[in-house]
Amino acid sequence: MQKYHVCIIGSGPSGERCAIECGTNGFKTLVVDKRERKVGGVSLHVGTIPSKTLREVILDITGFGLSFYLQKKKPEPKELTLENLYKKVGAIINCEQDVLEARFRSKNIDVLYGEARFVDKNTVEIFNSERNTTYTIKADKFVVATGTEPRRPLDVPFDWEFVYDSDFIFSPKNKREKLPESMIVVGAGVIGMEYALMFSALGVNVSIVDRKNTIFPYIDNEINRYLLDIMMSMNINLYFNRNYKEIGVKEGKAYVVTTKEDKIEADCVLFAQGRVPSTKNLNLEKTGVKTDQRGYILTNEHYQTDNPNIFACGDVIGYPSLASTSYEQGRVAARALMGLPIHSHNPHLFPFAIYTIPEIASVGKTEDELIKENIPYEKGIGYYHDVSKAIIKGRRNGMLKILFNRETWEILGVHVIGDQAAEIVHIGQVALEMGAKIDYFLNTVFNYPTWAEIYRIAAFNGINKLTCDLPEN
Ligand SMILES: Cc1cc2nc3c(=O)[nH]c(=O)nc-3n(C[C@H](O)[C@H](O)[C@H](O)COP(=O)(O)OP(=O)(O)OC[C@H]3O[C@@H](n4cnc5c(N)ncnc54)[C@H](O)[C@@H]3O)c2cc1C
Ligand SMILES: NC(=O)c1ccc[n+]([C@@H]2O[C@H](COP(=O)([O-])OP(=O)(O)OC[C@H]3O[C@@H](n4cnc5c(N)ncnc54)[C@H](O)[C@@H]3O)[C@@H](O)[C@H]2O)c1
Repeated sequence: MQKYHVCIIGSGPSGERCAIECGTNGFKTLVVDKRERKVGGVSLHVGTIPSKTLREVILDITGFGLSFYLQKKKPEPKELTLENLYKKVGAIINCEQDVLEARFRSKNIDVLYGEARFVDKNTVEIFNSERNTTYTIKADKFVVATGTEPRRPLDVPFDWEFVYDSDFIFSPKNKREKLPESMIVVGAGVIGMEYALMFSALGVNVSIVDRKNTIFPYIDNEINRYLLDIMMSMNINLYFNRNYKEIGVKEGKAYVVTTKEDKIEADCVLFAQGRVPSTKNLNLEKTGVKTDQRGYILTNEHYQTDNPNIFACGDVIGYPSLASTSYEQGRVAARALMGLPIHSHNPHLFPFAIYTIPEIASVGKTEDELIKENIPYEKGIGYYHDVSKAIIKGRRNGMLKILFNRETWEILGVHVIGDQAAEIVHIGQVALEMGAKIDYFLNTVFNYPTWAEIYRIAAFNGINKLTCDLPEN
């Protein structure tokens, strides 16, 4: 039996960052993952990295969204095969996997493959099915970083040929050989929408079914409307305000019957109605670790559970369930368990990026929140078609909106849709963190031509709407 200072279950972003922090500080660290001989978690193998790589490849091959004079020629059929797409995505995953393994080696972090479950508060058993071997490990501290898995209701006939979830849409287990010509996406959350737009950009006829009546309820209304207009121009069929009643396969076609009795037929269905925490086989009941009703682990602000020697971080603790925030949670958990000081900038202020086509990014308050909180605000809007960089790049679809306090001029929120939105939003994030006022963007020199110019355009637009001068302080 081996003994470690810390055993981390799960090697996704939170487990990885936690392990590196522990290894760097000389802790004898073990990382366990049940994915066959693969570190990196959902994020690297079926989530963030494959989906974002695929998106880049699609944009690259098709030139989708480029102005007409830059539009690439219609892709050759040989470029647009599933095999070709897998190959390109697979190469990136392998490259990232190598980087991660080297990082672990450099910090003397051990890795063990197999499914972990607690035997008691200080011991886990790890079952490796390939070798049919069980390892027993003791550690002073444990970190549960097991993430989530797709929600798979029993009435959905997943077969990985006609009916998929996001884990299998781009995996070698996908039994389909040819790209589909049509697809129904059930669930218009982040995953459903990102894939819907990618497939639509590939020329697939996409239909989307969701119980909501808006795309992203937590994203600024105007940004949602902008995306909706683009989706209309792409001929995406929206079936909102309804759920699925039946999903099935008949005569070589998949179909969905909705609760409003629409009958939609397509080559395949992507089911994306959320994910569930990977906690059910961990034997948490033997540890004193508490979960909420849905199985998400409950922790304090340093990611310590009800058992002081067991920490939990990443998607397994629920909102916000992002790779970006999971990395930071892993770092904080590691420092907390080692008893080291924790320095964090405003942990509640983090950006969102949704990689639809075009992408959306957001930081700070939305208009709806400001109205609810009775904060007097004004908005400044800049459009990509007025920005030299966007014109040069041929990416003229997009807008940036700055919300600021009408009385103090303090910046309150930044919302962007368009090419590079996920990067552009970071300028607004820094301004928000530093308590900057809207006139900062008028009185500061940025490089030209760059995407940053849009902040100046939006700031002018906002300030021109005001009748009063900048307050004294
Ligand atoms: C399709 C998709 C796209 C996404 N895109 C983005 C994006 O663009 N940006 C972003 O910020 N986030 C994105 N996310 C979310 C992001 O992937 C997650 O927030 C992130 O992966 C969570 O990291 P984690 O540390 O919780 O571990 P995860 O990445 O969830 O990994 C957990 C690991 O634990 C292992 N495990 C589970 N149970 C056990 C056990 N009992 N024993 C051993 N090992 C176990 C699993 O095999 C897995 O490898 C996306 C997610 C998906 C599904
Ligand atoms: N760019 C990114 O940061 C990114 C990209 C992809 C995924 N993710 C993360 O992955 C997680 C999972 O994404 P997701 O899209 O699967 O989940 P989600 O919660 O974003 O969306 C699920 C969708 O399914 C619908 N739904 C859920 N349960 C339902 C039910 N019982 N009946 C009818 N409709 C139902 C919801 O209305 C929602 O539209 C998210 O938390 C997200 O943070 C992030």
